Amino acid sequence: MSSSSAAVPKHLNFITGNKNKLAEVQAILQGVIELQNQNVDLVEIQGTVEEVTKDKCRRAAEAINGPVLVEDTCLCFKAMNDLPGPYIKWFMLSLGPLQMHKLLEGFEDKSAQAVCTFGYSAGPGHEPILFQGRTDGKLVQSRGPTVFGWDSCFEYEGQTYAEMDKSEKNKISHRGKALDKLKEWLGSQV
Ligand SMILES: O=c1nc[nH]c2c1ncn2[C@H]1C[C@H](O)[C@@H](COP(=O)(O)OP(=O)(O)OP(=O)(O)O)O1
Ligand SMILES: [Mg+2]
Repeated sequence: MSSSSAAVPKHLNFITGNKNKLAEVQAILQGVIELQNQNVDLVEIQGTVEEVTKDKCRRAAEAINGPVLVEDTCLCFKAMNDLPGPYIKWFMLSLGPLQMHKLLEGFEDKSAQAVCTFGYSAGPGHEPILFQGRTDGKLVQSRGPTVFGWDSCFEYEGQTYAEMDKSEKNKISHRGKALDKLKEWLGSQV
């Protein structure tokens, strides 16, 4: 067993400041494992998705001094060679969902991929384990409620995430797919 392996956790302490993320993770992990939440303001470095998530996870484990689950979400545009990726948050904050589609106005290819990477660490000094899910879609002009980030500008099979029921989104979403892998891992640890 590698140093990243640890006994199956009885509960997960999900470190996030995003209430919408938390609500989805709670809904998806309902009945699977007990979820706790702490909001710790974590520095997010620059790098690949994997590097960003691992670093976030290590910082969270140190801040809490215990086991943690973190998650980092990316939105990647094919026409931009996967940018903004992990930096989508700053584009969201400055453009908002109503103007997001303008980023690809000069490109024919509107392909976008939503990527969700969870990191679990058993505590400080324990190497984070990653669980990633990806969903292919398109960047479109905002349709549907603008409640959660770029949900209204990401179209999957004719519907934006914002136009779907929550349960429908969770079945096909980047986050749902990543959590399927986490659930599989939890099951294999018993
Ligand atoms: O399913 C999603 N549907 C639409 N928008 C989403 C989704 N998931 C994250 N988002 C937004 C939130 C933030 O603008 C950026 C990710 O940044 P990211 O650093 O991962 O999230 P955050 O800073 O809000 O919370 P955290 O405290 O967990 O880092 O994309
Ligand atoms: Mg963040």
